[in-house]
This record gives sequence, C-alpha cells and structure tokens, in this order.
Amino acid sequence: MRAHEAGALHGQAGDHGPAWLRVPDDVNALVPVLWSEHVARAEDGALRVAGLDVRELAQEFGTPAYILDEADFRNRARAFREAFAPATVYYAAKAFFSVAVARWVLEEGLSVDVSTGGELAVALAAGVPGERLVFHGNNRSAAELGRAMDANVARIVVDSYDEIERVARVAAERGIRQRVIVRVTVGVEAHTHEFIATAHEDQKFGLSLAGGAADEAVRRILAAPSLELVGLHSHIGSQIFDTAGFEIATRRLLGMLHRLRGEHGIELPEVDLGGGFGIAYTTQDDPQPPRVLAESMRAIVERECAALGMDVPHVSIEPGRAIAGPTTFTLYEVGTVKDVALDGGRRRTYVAVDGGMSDNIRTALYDASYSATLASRRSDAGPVLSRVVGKHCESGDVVVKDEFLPADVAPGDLVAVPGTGAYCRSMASNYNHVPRPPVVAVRDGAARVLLRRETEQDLLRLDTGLDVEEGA
Ligand SMILES: Cc1ncc(COP(=O)(O)O)c(C=O)c1O
Ligand SMILES: N[C@@H](CCCC[NH3+])C(=O)O
Repeated sequence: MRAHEAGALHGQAGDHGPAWLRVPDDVNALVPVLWSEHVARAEDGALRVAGLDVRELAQEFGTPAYILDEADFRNRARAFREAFAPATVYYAAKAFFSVAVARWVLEEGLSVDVSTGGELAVALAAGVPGERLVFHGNNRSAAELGRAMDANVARIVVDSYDEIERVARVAAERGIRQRVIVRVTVGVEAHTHEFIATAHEDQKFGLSLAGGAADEAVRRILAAPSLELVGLHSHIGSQIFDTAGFEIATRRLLGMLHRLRGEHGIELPEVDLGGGFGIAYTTQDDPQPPRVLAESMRAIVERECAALGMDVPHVSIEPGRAIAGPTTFTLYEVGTVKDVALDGGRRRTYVAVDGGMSDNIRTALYDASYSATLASRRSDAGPVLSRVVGKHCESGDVVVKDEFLPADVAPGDLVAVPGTGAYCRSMASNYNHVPRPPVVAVRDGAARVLLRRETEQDLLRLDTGLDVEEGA
C-alpha cells in the first residue's frame, strides 16, 4: 500500500510531514518562486529549461547534474546591481563559482567577494581585476594574502589581531599600503539556522563591538604604516528574510563609524553590509525582490546617518545565495522506490536517487528543506508524501525531507530538485568515492558544461597507492 492510500491525500501532510506542507491540487504543477525563470513543464509533460528537454540533458550529460539557467543568473545579478546602485555589489563566490560565472558577474557590472586562495585563483584566471575584488576569510595564510596583494586586490577584510599583523607584514614586505576593512561582530541574533548565523558573539567570525575587540583592531591598523583602514564590515548570517537584523547591524556599524571620527579623527569612507538574503526553497519561504531589499536598506542607512549627522558612506553588499541559488536545479535519476511502515499504520515512500549528500549536504548539515518534482513526465497518479534520499552509506543521506510526488514514481524517472545553485556544488564532496556532478549552463536552447563531471579516474589519480605499487 502506498502512503496516499493510507489517507495522506487531503489537507495537510499529516503527522509524518511538516504542518506547512500542503497536498498539491496538481502534483505536476511547478510553484514559480521555486524555479528559475526559464523552466516550465512542456506539453508532453517533461520539464524544459531554456528550451531544452531535461530527458535530453540527462542523456547528454548524465545524472546527477546541476542544470543552471544562465539568463536567470545574469538577471538576478543585474537586478541586485541596479536596485542597490550606487552601492558596490560583490557576488559572494562561495555560493557557486567558476571562470564563466566570474565573467558573467563582471559583465553584469558586479564585483566579486572571494574568501580563499582557491576562489581568488578562479577570479584571477577569469580576468577579474583586483580593483573589483574583496578578500574575506578568518585565517588566510601569508601566501594567500601575498597572492591577493600581488593581484592588487582592492580590499582585504581582517578578522583577527593575528591577521592584522600578518596582512601588515606581507604588505610591508611588498612596500605597499594595503587597504583593509574590519569585520565587526555586531551582536545580532539573526533568525536563521545556528550554523549559518554569524553576528552573535559566541562564534569564530569577526571582532566584537561590545567587547572592544573591534576598536582595538582599529587602533592596531591605524598604528601599522603598511595598512590603510577604509571601512567596517558586518555579515549577520545567511538565508535571512527579516530586515530587523540588518537594521540593528547597520545602526551599530554606522554608530561605530561615527564614533571613530571623534576618537581618532578618521572618516572611513565605506561600510560593507555583507550578504545573507534568503531565497525560496519551499512554499514556506517568502523572499523579497532586490528592489524591496534595496529600498529598505537604503532607508535604514539614510535614517541612521541623518540621526548621527554624518554623510552617507559608500555602501557595499555581498549576495551569494540570492543570485546563484534559484538559478539551478539538480537533475537526478530514480533508482529505487521503497514504502516504509511507520508507527500507527502510517507509511513513508523513500525515493532513492543517484546522488545525495555528496552533491547536496545542506539537508543533512542544516536540516534544510527542499522541494522536488517528477521531471521526465507528467503523472496522473495521486500525490504521495515522499522523501528523496541518496545513494550514500548514511541514514541521514536525505536530499528532500518531505515532498508530494506522484504515487507512480519509479526507477528510471528523472526527479528535479530546485534551488540548488548555491552551496550545493560548492560544498559537494566525494563521500563514498562518488565523483562530483557537472554544472551545465543552459541558455537560449544551448547547453555548455561549466564544470565537468568528475570521474572515478580523477579520484584514483589522487590515490598514491597505485603509483607506489607500480614504482616498486
Ligand atoms: C562575509 C560573507 N559575505 C557574503 C556571504 C554570502 O552570503 P549569502 O550567500 O547568504 O548571500 C557570506 C556567507 O554567508 C559571508 O560570510
Ligand atoms: N553554506 C551555508 C551558508 C554559509 C555561507 C557562508 N558564510 C549554506 O548553505 O546555507
């Protein structure tokens, strides 16, 4: 007996699904906010993206694969740039990055936030000029900092006294004066998962405003001849919908900027308010468009500056997820379907796909919610509460905790999970020696691979065992 026969068909998902999840009227319908602009279900029932049939994409590129809607990515990037102008919009590379993505972002007039030597290397390989880079991190090596300085990276955000000392030393060795920004912990409890909140006191990022560390950092930077302090930074966390946290953070950051004037006679020209804008993973999420976010952030900054009697500084933001996240879905092939009996006669359908926690760790790591749809065809079968799971040796290997899929989903069907453009490929692993899937960009009826699929040969090449045996 499938779960829909067990009585989960009408109203809410029941007590083995979340209260917000509704039984869909039409299990084939796509909820627009969850999908990129150019995804639709075609007449024949299969999903098409930018004019391409997912069955053909699966044929050509294999599954699992991340399918990225390039025009949608560019539109989101441009929307942020236009809405927030004249602010600088740094695209946060950690969300998803490749040489092509770096070029799109530049072409759309954005700059780039990198946070490791690896992200810096991709940006530089793509030709991003140092002037359009900000370098974040909480523990960069002297070598990484040196590479950034050699590329004339415009701003390095410092996160500890050790880093201030290290940046100062590396800059002095080069005989330059490096522009730096202090990452301030403003003490905001952002409403998001504890693992991705970053402005409360008890965590690794930033220098505390309340505890005085941020002020001490300013003193140390001002005392270092090889450093030039240009601003303050705050990033309160990620996947945030409520502007209240941004408001408090902005007020505290501007308050500090104003106070530093009196105390040190310095007028810092910039505030960087970080990223963190939330996206819709399921129907319970209600993100604001960039225009609305920009209006409210502009109002907060202007109001606060007026209250402090100071000019509005140059503002920067660093969205990652809100640009990359909604542009991509992961295309999987179903391998097995299993009905499992739960307490009280209830049942749950487990749909196992050919990927899992190695291509999307967010469900296991943050208890994140995702949605899914049958992608290769339309179905007339009733909706059944399902769990999309992967192929890894881990019971927590869940991609989508709860979703209504048609009761006839079977091996060989394609399932698509939307909203996987941010922090899925970039956090992917090789757990169980599973090669990481490709990222395929689609635009105007054409597909091209941005990152190719890894192969088992790639993984074997990392293993020195064969070299040793062959060399012996
Ligand atoms: C300093 C900084 N800037 C920007 C971002 C991007 O955040 P999001 O992808 O949530 O916009 C992050 C990650 O949370 C971050 O740590
Ligand atoms: N990786 C996290 C967000 C942290 C972003 C980096 N500060 C996520 O998937 O939601």
